[in-house]
Formats: sequence, C-alpha cells, structure tokens
Amino acid sequence: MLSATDVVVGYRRGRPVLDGASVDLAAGEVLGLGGPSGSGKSTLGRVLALLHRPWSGRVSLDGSDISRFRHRTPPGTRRSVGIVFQHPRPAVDPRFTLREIIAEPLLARGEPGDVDELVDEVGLTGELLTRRPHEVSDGQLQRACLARALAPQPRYLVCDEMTAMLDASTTAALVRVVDRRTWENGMGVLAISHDEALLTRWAHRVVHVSELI
Ligand SMILES: Nc1ncnc2c1ncn2[C@@H]1O[C@H](COP(=O)(O)OP(=O)(O)OP(=O)(O)O)[C@@H](O)[C@H]1O
Repeated sequence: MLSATDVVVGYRRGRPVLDGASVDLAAGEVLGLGGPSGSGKSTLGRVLALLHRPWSGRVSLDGSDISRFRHRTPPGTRRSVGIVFQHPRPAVDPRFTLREIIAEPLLARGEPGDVDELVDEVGLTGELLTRRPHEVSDGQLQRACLARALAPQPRYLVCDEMTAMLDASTTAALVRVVDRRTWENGMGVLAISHDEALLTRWAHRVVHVSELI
C-alpha cells in the first residue's frame, strides 16, 4: 500500500496547496485522481513519487515512512514508485537516443541496458530506438518515457496526465500497457487526469482532491 496521510504541502510559505490530504493506493489498483485545474493533483502525484517533500504529514510504503526526498531514500524504495509526466520533451535528455533514454535507469543500477522486452511492451519499433527526441513524435517519445518508468519494475506508477497530449489510439495503447502491468505484476497506478471520461474507463475508483482533505 502506498499512502499519503494528512499531507500539508505547497510552494509558498503559509499557502499550502494541499492542507491535510490523505489517500491510499493499493497494489493492483488503478486510482483515478480528478478535479479542476490548480486543485493540486500533480502536487499530490509528485509527493507520492517522492519528488516533493511534504511540509507535514507522511508518505508511507507498506506502513514504513518514506517522506524524505527521493535522493535521500534507499534506491530500493526510490524505485518502488515511478512517474510519467504530461510533457515528455522536458523529461528527457535531448542528446540521448530513445534506446539510451529507456536504458538509463537500468544502467544506473549497474544492470545490462537490455531494453528489447520493454520496447516490445510499449510498441516501439527497432528503427525508432536509434533516433533522438527531436526526430520522433510526442506519442513515440511518451512511449519511451513510459518504458523508462517501467524499466525498474516499479510497484506503483503515477501517470500525471500521461495521455493529455496524445491522440485516442495512442492513449488507448498506453493505457493498455499500464493496465497489463496492473494485472500481471500487481502494479498500483495513480491516474491523474482532468478527463473524467478517461478516468471512468480506466480507473477502478475515482477521487477528487477536494474529497481527500
Ligand atoms: N513549481 C511550482 N511553483 C509554484 N507554484 C506551483 C508550482 N507547481 C504548482 N504550483 C501551484 O500549485 C497549485 C496546484 O498545482 P498543481 O499543478 O498541483 O494542480 P493540478 O490540479 O495538477 O493542475 P492542472 O490540472 O492544471 O495540472 C496551483 O495553484 C499552481 O499554480
């Protein structure tokens, strides 16, 4: 179980964006997080992905407190939660090929950067892997970002508007990839979107930030 409990967090002192938010994400669950723009969906996603440290409250994994900065958490804990962002371009190094982007987390932990299975999983073809980000479409780059997030076999994945820039068929394909991990590996998913129809189709249950406070 990945949990946020009574999390208070924001960007300006005295002006919390989330003022006591609590949410539980179970293994194998797809939890949809909806709500209006600016309500704090991405902020909560980043807190759960250990990219943003709460001012107070806690983030826990199977009951153990992990509310420290991502770089201060043990590598095993850090790899437990992955994240995919809405915009793939700022999330990648433009000098890397897609193969290097996907292999990065594997090489960082001293494993062979064998990405063939991941590439198949997200539906990228071999020829695209030698290209750099400016030579591929947003959808192709987002597939690479999803493969990179899945490479360390995360137990939980935050999809922060992962498909907001994509067409319907690429959206459906990426949701299928994430769903397969949910069924086969029991990966828990926080699906953040302002698209209520997508959340209704995808998630097992849908909550809004205002209900978590
Ligand atoms: N890096 C930041 N610095 C300062 N303020 C920020 C930062 N990121 C978000 N905010 C502010 O925090 C509030 C919540 O933003 P957040 O992105 O979490 O909301 P959201 O519900 O995900 O919105 P959207 O659906 O538009 O992405 C907003 O008022 C936003 O302006």
